[in-house]
Amino acid sequence: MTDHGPLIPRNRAIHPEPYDPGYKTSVARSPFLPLLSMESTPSEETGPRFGHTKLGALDNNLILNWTKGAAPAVGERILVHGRLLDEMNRPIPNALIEIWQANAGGRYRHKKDTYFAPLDPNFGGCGRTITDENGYYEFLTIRPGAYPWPNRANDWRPMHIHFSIFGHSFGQRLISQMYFEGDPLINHCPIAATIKDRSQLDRLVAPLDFSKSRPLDFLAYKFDIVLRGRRQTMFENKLEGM
Ligand SMILES: O=C(O)c1ccc(O)c(O)c1
Repeated sequence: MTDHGPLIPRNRAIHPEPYDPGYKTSVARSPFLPLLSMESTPSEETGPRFGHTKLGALDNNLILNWTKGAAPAVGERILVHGRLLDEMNRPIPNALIEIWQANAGGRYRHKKDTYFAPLDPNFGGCGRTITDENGYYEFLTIRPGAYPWPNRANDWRPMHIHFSIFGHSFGQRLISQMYFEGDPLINHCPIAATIKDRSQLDRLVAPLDFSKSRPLDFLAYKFDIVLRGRRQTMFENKLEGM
């Protein structure tokens, strides 16, 4: 087994607080009592391990995976790519990255999403991949639409993609959201605003990356993710992935 050194626990002092009254559903969801910290055991520090054999060829292609290649999703074609790194800037290979997102009109394929935007019959909205030996990952997808949500009178979510990552182990789980460079809604979003340090929020905003865009096909956005350490990627303000 590769020795990754001691597991650095999530530093709760710098991640967004679970309780943030500007984000209304966080109020009922956040704990009333201080959290208890427990020592991790080998089961949190050594697994789970994922093999490439479980993945289908289209699992990281959200444009085609819902129809198994039969018909493409509607929307602006984009590549989202980057590297998964640890606190020493070392690549993290063989890590499972899962994403989920709204369609081009800003609607999720979920029974609770009743927004006016139509469902796209050719778009499911979920994908997964495993990082390669350089910690690299990529997803081909469509740009998700912004959408309104019931919070304050007229709140809109910026375009975003949800990310879940298992690093070397359960103890390095990260759940967060990626935003897009230049989206003016980021500065109005109460969920983005739960991250109080602007430079930390900026790390969730993927820059446009022409070096990876393919002419006459797709634009690319680069999103590097750091698990733990000073430059760690922020969690979203939830309790998942303790
Ligand atoms: O927790 C929520 O209420 C909530 C609402 C809208 C979102 O886009 C989201 O990611 C979470």
